[in-house]
Order: sequence, then structure tokens, then C-alpha cells
Amino acid sequence: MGEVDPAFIQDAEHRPKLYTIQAEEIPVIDLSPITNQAVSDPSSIEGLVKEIGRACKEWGFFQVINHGVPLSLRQNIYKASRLFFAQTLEEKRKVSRDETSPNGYYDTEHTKNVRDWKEVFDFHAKDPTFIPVTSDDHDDRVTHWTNQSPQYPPNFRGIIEEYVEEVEKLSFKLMELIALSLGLEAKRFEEFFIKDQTSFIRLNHYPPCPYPHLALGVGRHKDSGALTVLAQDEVGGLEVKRKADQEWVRVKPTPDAYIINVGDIIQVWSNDFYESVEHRVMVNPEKERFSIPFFFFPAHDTEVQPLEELTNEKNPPKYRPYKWGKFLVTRKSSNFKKKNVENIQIYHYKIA
Ligand SMILES: O=C(O)CCC(=O)C(=O)O
Ligand SMILES: [Fe+2]
Repeated sequence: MGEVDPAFIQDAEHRPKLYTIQAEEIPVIDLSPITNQAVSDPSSIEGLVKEIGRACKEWGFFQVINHGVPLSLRQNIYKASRLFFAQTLEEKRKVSRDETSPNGYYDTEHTKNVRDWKEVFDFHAKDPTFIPVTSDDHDDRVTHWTNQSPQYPPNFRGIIEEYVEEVEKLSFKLMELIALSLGLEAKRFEEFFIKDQTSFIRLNHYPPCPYPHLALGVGRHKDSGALTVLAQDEVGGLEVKRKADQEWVRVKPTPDAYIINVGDIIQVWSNDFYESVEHRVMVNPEKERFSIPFFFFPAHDTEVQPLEELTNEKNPPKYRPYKWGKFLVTRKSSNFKKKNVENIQIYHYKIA
């Protein structure tokens, strides 16, 4: 990543400002009411549910502390990630992803057709992960994706799996709180994930970049899944488009916190009551940055549509149903090349 390749250069209007607002006000929510004890009395978490609801509505983003994921597991995966990315490109390419298995290493992701200044390693939560063969709605064939197992660092796979188990538990808990905040039963969303979820974890490495005014670590985008549970390190760089005024604001790194954001699927399920918010990652001219998002995705056969309980005559469904697996396969295949067409988006299912 030495010379600036024009593929990395953002259009002028999307280039980052180098001095941005640090958003002190992004809500930090303490999950100890649900992590340190079993919830026997639902009224004991009423305050927490309200806080979650407000954060989802006003920001689409929040941070959680006292979340129950052991710090030691987070430290282990961070250490393993550093060791993995410090290898030569030749070593890393031994576990490159390809068109049949989108898991593994790659450094050529494009967001909105501009190349991201990063390299990643992707790993699915379930191995195998079941997925449609093609994006064609009439094709019912199902195939599966499997994970790659790099030789180095030792026990890489085990370290990732141990961590994923814990962030997955946290994701289920957060979905319960979100369900309650929408006036639904706590377990309303469970059925979509309990069998054959398609979630994956991504290890991101953003090398120092001499062109922080031109390039981005990840260009502006919204996350397409249900929920994202993100660990960022102390370097910082994540920016969120503040709903109140559409300004880009920086999410201040908080040690051992997770950054949570509502994805497109929750937007559809809630019929736009909660919205998936645009975000992007700035690069740093001196420091490398590591981050680890967990993308909580439902089973491929989930039909995503506004929930019946949240729609009525006055508030009719704003989206046509879509099959999650088909959406995912369409996205993945378009990620391999820089194309001049827009990726599939939820607004393509919007009822005018
Ligand atoms: O690295 C980050 O802080 C966020 C990355 C991100 O938004 C993504 O991978 O979807
Ligand atoms: Fe994202």
C-alpha cells in the first residue's frame, strides 16, 4: 500500500475533515443490570430498556460497558490479530478468500466503488454456514461456506471461536433489550438466529496512511445485518453521521466498551422506527489501527419484513419482504470487483 493508487481516492465531497467533532454524547449504557444477575423482575430493567430505546432512536449507535464479554478474550483476539497481520503478504494470501469461500484474508475491499485502506480476515460464527447457491429467487439450492484456518498464530481458530461465543451471547441479550424497547416480547427475534445464523466476525487492520485527507479506512456505509458489535482500539477513527444534524462525529474510544449499531434489518423489522445510520472510518498518518466488528446476521431463509405487531392501517409496512440469504449472496458477489453499479440496498425493497 505504498504509492497512492487512484482507486483509494474519495470524491471531494466524501473526503474526511481532519479535525472532527469528538462525540462525547454518544450514549454509554451500563449493562450490569442484565450481566451481573439473573433478571427475575422485568421492572428492574425498565430503565435500561428505555435507555436502549432512546439510543436506538436518537443515534442508531451506542456503547455498552459491563457487557459480560471477558476482557481476556478480547485481549487474546487482539494479540492474535496483530500477529496475523504482521506476516508477509505472501503468508496472508495463503488464506485468501475466493469466490467459492468468502471467508479469509483480503485487502481489496471497495465501499461504494472506492477502495478501502485496510486489510481484513473474515470468519463465520457457524462452520459450516448455510447459504443459497445463487441470488436467483427461483433457485432453491443451498450450499455452505467454511472457515479458513491459518497456521499462524498458533490456535488462531480457537481464539476466534472462544471470542465469538461470547459476543454472540451479548448479541442475543442486546436483541432482547431492543425487542423490549419496541414493546415486543424479549425473545421475539430469537427464532431468526438460533438456527443457522449467518453471522461473521471481521478482523480489521488499518495500516498508517499518508493520505488521510484523500482516503478512508472504510468509506461511508450502513451495516446490512441486524446488529453490529464492534471492538475498536485506542487509536480511534470511527465516525458516525449524527442524526440530529447530519454532521460526522467521532466515536471516542472507551476502553473495554463495545460500540453497538442498529443495522438495516432492524430498520426493516421496526418499519423505520429505528434507523441504520451511516458511518465510516478515518485513517491515521502515523498509527495503525485494529478493530473487530461482529456482524449479527439471521439465518439465510429469514424473510425480512416489517413486523406485524409494529404495523397497522395507520402505519402500513414500508418494505416488501426480502430473503436475507439472497440479499447476502448478492452483496458478497458484488464485493469482489470494483463495479460501476450500486450494491443491493434495503431501499430497493421500499414501498413507494
Ligand atoms: O473499524 C471500524 O471501526 C468500523 C468498521 C465498519 O464499520 C465495518 O466494517 O462495517
Ligand atoms: Fe460498518
